[in-house]
Order: sequence, then structure tokens, then C-alpha cells
Amino acid sequence: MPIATTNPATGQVLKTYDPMSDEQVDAAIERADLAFRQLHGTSVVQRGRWLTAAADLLEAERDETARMMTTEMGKTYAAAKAEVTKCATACRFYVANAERMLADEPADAGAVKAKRAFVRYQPIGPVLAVMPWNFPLWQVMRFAAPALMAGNTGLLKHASNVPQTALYLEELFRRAGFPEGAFTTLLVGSDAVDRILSDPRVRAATLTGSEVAGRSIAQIAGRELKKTVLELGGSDPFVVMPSADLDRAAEVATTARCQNNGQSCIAAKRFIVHTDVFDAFVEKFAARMAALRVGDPMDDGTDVGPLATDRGRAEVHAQVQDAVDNGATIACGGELPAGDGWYYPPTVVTDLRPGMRMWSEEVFGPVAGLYRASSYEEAIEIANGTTFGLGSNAWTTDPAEQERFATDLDAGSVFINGMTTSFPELPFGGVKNSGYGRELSAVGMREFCNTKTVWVGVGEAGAGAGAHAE
Ligand SMILES: O=CCCC(=O)O
Repeated sequence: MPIATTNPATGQVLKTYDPMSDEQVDAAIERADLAFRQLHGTSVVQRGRWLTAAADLLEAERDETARMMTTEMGKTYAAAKAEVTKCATACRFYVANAERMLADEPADAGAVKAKRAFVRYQPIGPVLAVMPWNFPLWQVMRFAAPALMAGNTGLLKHASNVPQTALYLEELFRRAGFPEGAFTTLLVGSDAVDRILSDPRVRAATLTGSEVAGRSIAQIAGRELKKTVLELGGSDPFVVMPSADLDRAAEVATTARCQNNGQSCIAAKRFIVHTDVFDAFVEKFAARMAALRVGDPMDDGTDVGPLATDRGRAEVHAQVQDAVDNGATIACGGELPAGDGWYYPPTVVTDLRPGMRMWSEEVFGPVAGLYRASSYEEAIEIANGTTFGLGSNAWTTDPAEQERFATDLDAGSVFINGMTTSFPELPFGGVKNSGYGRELSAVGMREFCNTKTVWVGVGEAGAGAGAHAE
């Protein structure tokens, strides 16, 4: 895929970039390594000043940055502005909390026969971040803010269709005052990743992307014995039980499915509805989905803009067609629109069955699959009957059922009477083929820290037997 900005609303190529040479990449890795040594020697307070400056810049430049993102990948301008604000909020969250998250953690010295024992969190070095286009600023920021605050440096290989946003990020951190090399964008294709991650100066990798990309990174990192955090796809269940407020559930289901033009890893994708309320829910949900306004992402009145790529839209339509060809029913949408731009209508598909592509695959567009369940047990079986396990949603006002869902849903997060959302305060990540490791919160920051055990003996004969302990 060429490194280029192509406007999904028109299909027009606006700007192309030559990939960096191996020599340029090597020089960038060298700068990242040198910057790591420099950053490592700075205080959390100093790094916090730089990250605060980055948040200030994000807020001051919100509108133009949002316009750039909309032009590169088609999300609505309103959603893009919200994304910029969320990035600034995450920066401020880590500025406010990093010192506490990175503080030494005392352990019970007596229990380990020490005078003093504690855990110290230290940065590990340059980290390669391979990031997707769907939240082009946020996906990077949720890695970069904690990583830089911890004293790591970042090397970004962004998706090839968002080069301007990728370059903006490098500039942002530079202008905020971080040392040269602390955060660098590598304009390269995926074929360069093996070489970069194999470089001994690159200590770890984080990837948000497809399962295929995750397996590839994990393979390289396994060979090189490097830590990885992988946030891969999802096909999140959205379970609706008889006690749920159906109007509210249908309203949130619509947002949960069509946020970001339906292109979010944590979008609700499979709607599993108890048979007692199935027909009522489908009617309300399909009416809301059909009422969404599809159009120019820069217009204030638009709810759903174009999909980011022509190929992505073709794939979504092929998945819907496959379901229809095999007996599924369309409650709304499902027609490929004529004209310019990679638009796809909000679509609701019922009567899905095992064997259809939509049953087992992630659908990365505004398409909802509806499943009927006759009991709690069947709802859980359908919800967990996927190789994915990123987010999950359950709608019920019964407290006992809420507890059961929290335990039984096999996913990295469970949202009851709400939609899966990422917050800087909460860990974010998945299980099964949705990946491993966590982003955000203290857990995310410590993923790229050396969790160092420090044991201090009294240094006298017969005392502090740690080194000789059983
Ligand atoms: O695509 C993944 C989810 C992004 C988010 O909302 O944090």
C-alpha cells in the first residue's frame, strides 16, 4: 500500500510520500536510543512539563488537526474533534498520575529476610509502535503518553493511509519540548517492520491492528525475545435481556455499532437479544440505524461518513452479501451506494447462522448482526462463541444477572448497561485472539517498564539470608 493521503469522501489522492530508506530508519533508531539515555535522566516532573505542553498544543490546534484526520480517514469532523480532546485528556491524566504510578513500591522486608525490599519501575528503551488508521491520533497517544512519561522513547510505524497525522505526532512532541528522537515517525511500509524490531536498540513493540499483523509482530518479537503488547480485532457482543430498558439499549446499540463509521475494534458488532424482547428490540434498533444520516464527514449533520478505504468497504459488503446468499435477512441497509466516496449504509442483518462469514468474522463497518437467544446460558454461549475477546456489553437491570455477566463474559472488559469505551483511568485490552497485554491506566504504563526487584540486606554475618534462602 503506498504511503499516501487519499480522501475517502472523494477517492482523490491528495498527497503521496516516499518511504524512508534503511539508512534513514537506522539513523532514526540511533536518535531514539540516544534520546532514551537522555530522557531516562530527566525527572517525571520535567517529562510532565513537556507532556502538558503537548496537551496544550493539541487543544489549541484541535480544529485543524481534526480536519486533517477527517480528510485522511473519513471519520466525522465532530468525532475527530472529540478524538483530539481525548488525547489531550490522556496526556493530562498521565501528567497528574505518573509520579504515583512509577513510585517505588515497598514490600514486606521481614518476609524476604531483607532490611529493605521494594519494586522499582524503570523504562526499557525505544519501543516500536505499529498503529492503525481508525483512531489515528488516539491509538498512538494512548501508547505515547504513558511511554514518554515513564522515560521510554517511541518509534511510530503508522498505517500507510494516515501519513499526515503520523508526521503531526512527531512534530507535536518535538514542539512540546521533548528531546530530539524521543518520538519519531518512520514513514515505512509493513515490510520494514521485521528489520526495525530485530534491531537490538529497539526493546519492545506495541501493535494495534489485525490478527494477521499481530501474529507477524509476535513471531518476530518471539524470535528476538522482545516484549509485545497486542491489541487486535474484536467482535464484541451486545446482549439485551428482558429486563433491559429497550429504548435506551437500542439508542446506545446504534452509537456502539456506528461510532467512527463502524470502524472501531470495540464497536458492538454482534447483538444477542433474548427472544422475549427480540422483535421489539429489532424494530427500535433498525429504525434508529436507518435514520442515521450518511454523508460528507465535514458536515455537522452527518452521523456516518465514508469507510476509510475502498478495499475495506468491498470487504464489508462481501460479508453482508455472503450472509444474504446463505439465508440471512436484511432489516435495513445492505445496498452499495452509487457515486464517489466509500460510503456504506448502516445495516442490520438478522437470521445469522454458523457457517456464514458474519457469524465468525469481525465486520469493520456499520453493520450489525442480530442473534436470538432463548436463555441467559444461550446468550453467553453465543457471546463467547468467537475467537475474539476484546470488549463486551450486557443490558439487564437484574443485579444478579449483572454479576453473572461480569464473570461469564470472556473478554478484556465488560460494560453493563453501557457501551465499551476506553478511559485513561482503566486498563484496555483483550483475551483470546484479541491480543494480550493492556494499555492505559497504571497497568498500561508498566507494560513497558522493567519491574525491578530491589532487595537490600543488612550486610552482617548471619543476618539477611536472602542470597542463601531456600
Ligand atoms: O479501535 C479500537 C478502540 C479505540 C478506542 O476507542 O479506544
